Amino acid sequence: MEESLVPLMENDTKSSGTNGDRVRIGVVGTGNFAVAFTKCLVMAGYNVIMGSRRPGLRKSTLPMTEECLCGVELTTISECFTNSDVIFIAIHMEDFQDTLGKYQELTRGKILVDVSNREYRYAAHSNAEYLTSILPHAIVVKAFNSVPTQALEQLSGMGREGLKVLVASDSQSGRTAVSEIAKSLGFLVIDLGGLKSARYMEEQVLKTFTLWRIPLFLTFGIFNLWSLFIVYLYFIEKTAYNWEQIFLKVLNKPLCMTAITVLALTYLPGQLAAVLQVINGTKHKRFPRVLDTWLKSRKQLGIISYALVCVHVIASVLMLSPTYYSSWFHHATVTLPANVSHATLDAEVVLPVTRTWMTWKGEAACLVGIAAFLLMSAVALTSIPSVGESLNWSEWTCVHSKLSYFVLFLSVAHVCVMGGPGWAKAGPYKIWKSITFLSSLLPMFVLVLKILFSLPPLSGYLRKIRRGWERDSRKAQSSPCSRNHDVTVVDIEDESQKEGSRLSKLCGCAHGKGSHNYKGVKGVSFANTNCHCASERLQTKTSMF
Ligand SMILES: NC(=O)C1=CN([C@@H]2O[C@H](COP(=O)(O)OP(=O)(O)OC[C@H]3O[C@@H](n4cnc5c(N)ncnc54)[C@H](OP(=O)(O)O)[C@@H]3O)[C@@H](O)[C@H]2O)C=CC1
Ligand SMILES: [Fe+3]
Repeated sequence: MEESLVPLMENDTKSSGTNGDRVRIGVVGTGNFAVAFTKCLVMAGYNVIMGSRRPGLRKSTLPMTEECLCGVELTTISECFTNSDVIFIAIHMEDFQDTLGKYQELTRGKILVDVSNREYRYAAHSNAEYLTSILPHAIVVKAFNSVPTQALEQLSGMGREGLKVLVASDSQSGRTAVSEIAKSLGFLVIDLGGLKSARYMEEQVLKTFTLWRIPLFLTFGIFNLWSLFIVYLYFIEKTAYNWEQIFLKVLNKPLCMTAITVLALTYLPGQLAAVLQVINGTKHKRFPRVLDTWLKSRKQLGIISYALVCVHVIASVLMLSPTYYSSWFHHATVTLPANVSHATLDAEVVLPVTRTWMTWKGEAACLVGIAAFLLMSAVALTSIPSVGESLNWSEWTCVHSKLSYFVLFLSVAHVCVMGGPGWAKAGPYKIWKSITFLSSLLPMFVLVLKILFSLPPLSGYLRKIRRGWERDSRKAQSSPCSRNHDVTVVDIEDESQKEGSRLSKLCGCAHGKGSHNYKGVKGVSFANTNCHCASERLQTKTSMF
């Protein structure tokens, strides 16, 4: 039998700032998630009741001294169900049947929020659907399963900025009630519609670094290819370096070549998308799968490139001396007195120390490199949600569309200043062995495409297409927005709150304005998205990070 209701602080159940207007919230379970979540709710002014199998025992083990739990009632699970409107089930899925199976009647009409995750990736049904089968009269909502306890422990709510809570339920009123609670705790809510979406929500939590895998493997591959080329060139063909220099001087070369190649690959898919849109004469045709994945990986590629650039900058600064960068410095000449003979030299001669300064090439390469690094840091900084939020839409577009291409331009300029003077001397055959020339080819190609699409008439034509115009007008009539209805929820996962607000401002679908279902800054609903806007964003926005 369950023990009776035990207030955590017997004589102080009203002093916690409880709010009579708000729904009474129950939390079943007294584990890590339950405690952190309860504290969060109390801080937001909710009246909370915790339900435990053994409330008497838990009273002595819970951190009662922590003021955030003052006034929280610790009671039996049945009391918790009876006295609450919305109940969060913070127990493991494996215990659902044993612990909750007997409360079918008590939970009739109650909103139960399933926060659980599972350990295995593939399952025929979600935990939330399983809970529905155990408690069929309850309104089951899936939410908060992707929120780690650490985020909940940020009691001020500051650390939760931009954190998303996905919500799914077959009941609209259930989704609304839980969404309101999540918003009041400072989360961005994304409404995923019916309870079937819980399968996706539970799967997503189990995926680790999925968005990073392809960009990381790609970078690794590129780095290896450049490294092999460098080893062949400087150790086999030329024997220009000593093996002792492999860790800094030699490694710095493929590092910098990989950084600029990955930076170019960050922008290339945006330009390829533009090429396809111009060829197709419409933006409503889906891109090939590879390009779609590539577009979604731009942020990761940008961050990887920035990380490589940081390492390159540190390594270069460490080696910045005439010994390592001989072509960046004027040669020092030491004139020996005429009376110094070989015999004297063999004995002992103290040579005067001669100072030398940088050549124009060294100074220019440093200046352009510093500018590129600083601006790239600025672009990277705006990818942090809290910084990005401080920019309005046009500022954000300026940084991620114009400034980031300028960074690519400066990076190419940095390489050209270093290698350019040698290219002319190298001739048509040897130039293909110049690492500066080879590594600037792809970035140059991307810049040429960018310039082409920025010049009229191509820029005007592309803008028209991106605003919904179609070359084949018959196609336009027979292609309502629904052609792109398969906007995947995967798309949502790596987008920040900024994206939500941006999408709501962006929606300019030529043939379906009324059907947009973006709910503004604090809540974005993709449940009934009848618009191509998400794919439009992928196709047109070239956000680097
Ligand atoms: N920890 C995290 O960061 C996150 C956890 N979650 C989910 O929240 C749920 C709770 O996680 P967490 O708090 O970490 O887990 P814990 O193991 O810390 O707590 C589980 C709680 O379940 C209760 N319980 C009810 N029935 C049983 C039973 N038969 N056997 C054992 N315990 C039972 C216990 O409370 P009592 O003994 O008082 O009844 C216990 O405190 C899980 O489903 C998890 O997937 C979701 C997101 C993040
Ligand atoms: Fe450099």
